[in-house]
This record gives sequence, C-alpha cells and structure tokens, in this order.
Amino acid sequence: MRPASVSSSSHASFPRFWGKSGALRVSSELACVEVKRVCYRPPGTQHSLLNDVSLSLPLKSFGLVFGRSGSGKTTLLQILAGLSTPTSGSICVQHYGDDGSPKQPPETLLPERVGIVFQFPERYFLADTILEEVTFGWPRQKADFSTREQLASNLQYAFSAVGLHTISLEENPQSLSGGFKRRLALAIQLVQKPAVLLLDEPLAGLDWKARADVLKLLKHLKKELTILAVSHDLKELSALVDVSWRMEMGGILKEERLPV
Ligand SMILES: Nc1ncnc2c1ncn2[C@@H]1O[C@H](COP(=O)(O)OP(=O)(O)OP(=O)(O)O)[C@@H](O)[C@H]1O
Repeated sequence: MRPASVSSSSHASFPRFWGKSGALRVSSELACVEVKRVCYRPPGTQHSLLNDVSLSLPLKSFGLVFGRSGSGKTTLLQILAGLSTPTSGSICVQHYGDDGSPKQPPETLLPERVGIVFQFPERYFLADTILEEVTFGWPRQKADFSTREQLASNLQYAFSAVGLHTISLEENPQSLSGGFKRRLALAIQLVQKPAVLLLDEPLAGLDWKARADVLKLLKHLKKELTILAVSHDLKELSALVDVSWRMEMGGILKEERLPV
C-alpha cells in the first residue's frame, strides 16, 4: 500500500501526506502504520467482526475511526494492540523513500510498541496511590531491575507530558478530577514510550471542562506520537484529525472525511 496511491477522493482537499498548511512534508523518513487486509473472526464463531480492513496512518499523525455502535471499531483497536490475533492480514510499519516507494521490508508492529487507553479507563484504577497505579504492571523480578529503572526514568517524562508533574504520587487516583483521571490513564501508557497510542472514546463521560482539557492535551501529544482514536465525538476532535475512516456494520472500513 504505497502512500501516493491511497489518498481518497473524500480527502482530496487534504491529501494524506500534505500538512494542513498545504506544504508537502519533505522527509526521507516518511513511515506509516499499515493495517493490511485484516479479517477477524473470534475463535469458535462463524461471524466475522472485521472484513478485509486496510488503513495507512503516517507516523506522528492523528487518525480517527468513526461509525455506528457495534460496527467493529473497538475490535480493530484490540487487534492493533495485540489483544486479539487477526484471522488473516498483517499490521506493520512501512518506511517510504521520497519517491513514495517502500524503502525496506515492513517491520511488524510489536504489541510492546502500542499503548491503548480503553473507554472509561478510570473505572479500572485499582490502587490507593498514583504511584502504585502507574507501577502496577511493571515487572517485579530481580532480573528486571534495569527495565524498572528505565520505566522509572520514563515516569517523569510521562507525567510532564500530560501535565501531572505537580500532583503528589501519594494521592489517591480516585480523588482526581475527571480530566486528571484521563491524564493519569494516558501517563500510564506513555511510561512505556509507545510508538502508537490507541484511544477508545477519549472524551466519553467527561464534562465540558475536562473535555476541553483532554483535547488540549491530545493536541500536544500529537506532536510526538502516532494516535489512532475511535470516537463518536467527531466535531470536538475534528481539529486534531489528519485522516479518518468510517467503520460500516460488518467491520468494513472506508476512508472518509468526517461528516461535520
Ligand atoms: N469476542 C466476541 N465474540 C463475538 N462477538 C463479539 C466479540 N467481541 C465483540 N463482539 C461483537 O462485535 C461487534 C463489534 O463490537 P465492537 O465493540 O468492536 O463495536 P464498536 O464499533 O466499538 O461499538 P461501540 O461504538 O458501541 O463501542 C458487536 O456486535 C459485538 O457485540
């Protein structure tokens, strides 16, 4: 899937590899997360939830998948995060040269390089302190000391990135405001320094102030990260979106401009 051949007519005024200013991104480092012809049928069922899904998302851009409830949006994120295995198809990172041709064989996108923030992440907070919450999934064996050390050094970066650096790590996560709980959920993922961040309904359940807060934060994170979100909040997210797709019932994905 070469980027030069995939800009759809629905995005004609904003071709995939042109910045919003209209300036062509001149970079020999152009790379995309690519989902190629992914199908998914849960084990033991006859019903396919994803049908021949393909997409190409340039690194450090913001992609949005929208569509009706039950169409398969969350299923796609779960596959990208490595939580479910596709029945067929592949997920990789492809680098391109200036002429638009692939520079080297595609790299498999390893689940360790993908962070996912589920819908209503605060419902899954378990710990009594922010520190325990963030370190909950860290490896605990003696042999993992250097990994823990690395994660600890990432922690400061992650908390600064989401604007939580002034909050005490001893605070109870449940005492945070709605917007700050979402920041914490994002920080837990950022500590792992993911290449790709997946967000399932990042604004759901937040009041107007927290929504504005999270939008501002995503705008900031987009400068450094490749983000793929699933959402019904199209209008609010539209300013962030570089490329969008509609998921149709039956797990059929089509590139389409946001209907806002
Ligand atoms: N393990 C599974 N086995 C069978 N069906 C499943 C399984 N997981 C999800 N489904 C079904 O797959 C369909 C797609 O679900 P999914 O959660 O991906 O939709 P969605 O587009 O994210 O919906 P929403 O916008 O409501 O979150 C739904 O009909 C759901 O009931």
